[in-house]
Amino acid sequence: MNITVLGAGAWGTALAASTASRHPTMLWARDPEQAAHMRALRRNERYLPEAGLPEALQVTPDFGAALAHARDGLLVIATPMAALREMLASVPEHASVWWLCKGFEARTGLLGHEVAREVQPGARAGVLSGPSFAVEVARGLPTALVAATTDAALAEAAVQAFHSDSLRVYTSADPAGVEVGGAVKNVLAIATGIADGMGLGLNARAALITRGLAEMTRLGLALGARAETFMGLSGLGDLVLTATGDLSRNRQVGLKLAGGQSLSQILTELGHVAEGVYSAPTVLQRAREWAVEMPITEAVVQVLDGRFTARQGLEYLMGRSARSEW
Ligand SMILES: NC(=O)C1=CN([C@@H]2O[C@H](COP(=O)(O)OP(=O)(O)OC[C@H]3O[C@@H](n4cnc5c(N)ncnc54)[C@H](O)[C@@H]3O)[C@@H](O)[C@H]2O)C=CC1
Ligand SMILES: O=C(CO)COP(=O)(O)O
Repeated sequence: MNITVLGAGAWGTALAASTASRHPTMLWARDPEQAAHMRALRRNERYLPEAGLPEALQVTPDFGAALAHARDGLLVIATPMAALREMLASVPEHASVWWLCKGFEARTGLLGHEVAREVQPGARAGVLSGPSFAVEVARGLPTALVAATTDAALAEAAVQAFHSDSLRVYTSADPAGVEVGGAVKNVLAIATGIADGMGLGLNARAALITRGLAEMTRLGLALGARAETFMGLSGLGDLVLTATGDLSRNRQVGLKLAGGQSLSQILTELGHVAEGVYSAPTVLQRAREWAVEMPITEAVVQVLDGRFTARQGLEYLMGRSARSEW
């Protein structure tokens, strides 16, 4: 099966390197200079310097050639969420397309499958998500993902395309739940990063993860997701990974905010997207639309906006009145 990955950041590069050993795979980089470097060095120095690229992986800056390669195969959009709409709009009308982005679209407040419904109603579409640091996938370390779509044949195609000895792909018919999990865990990773950066201890981290999972589940249920999805790979799984693993860019944002760095300085130094920064206000906006209480998200938004210091965020959460757990 031919596969084209659109976007040569850390995750697109790692996934393309993984599929290239089993399927003819092409990786599209929008910057011709970056594509040339990757072809010459067989390495993505800018976004994934830790891993080499397999010889079989083709790299191109030619968008038309990249789309043509996947005419009867799968397209995978591996850009940040902010570019998903533009990418979906430029793929052929009846393409089979997966995306890797995790977040809500900042301008509209939509999830990926809602953007796809607006932009490409004729496409067969799904989201591939779950706990997966790009560098570990690139190193061939064991990883489990979830491929979510309401199109059963497309889910089967994703298993054929992505499942391997080191990458297990589970299927789900709940794209809304999988996308809410992927978006909200990034915001919660910023929260645990802040708490850990402040030295608040392991009890606080566990409290943020479990109460964060409750926030994620409440929002997901309001948006039509299934409760069990949040106990799965894209809910609890990705939340634990990102909230506790120092490879997470979102967690790094939190750690550095607690250390007193400004958000703009942190984002400049990071060199990769930290989706939680852009999704946090949108998560809160959608929660308010549905009268869903999300105090941790609210505190993160206030800290990101500079209206709260990290300590004021803590005081806000600890000062809330006592309530029943459920
Ligand atoms: N890095 C990781 O371990 C994982 C990342 N993700 C998600 O995958 C998405 C991409 O993440 P990364 O690859 O890590 O990001 P990254 O920051 O490493 O790379 C982003 C890539 O997208 C490209 N890009 C940005 N705007 C674009 C546009 N308008 N048009 C075309 N290309 C554009 C950049 O040139 C770059 O190649 C994010 O939504 C992230 O949350 C999901 C799972 C794991
Ligand atoms: O989504 C991820 C792992 O599943 C990567 O998280 P970060 O974007 O926080 O690095």
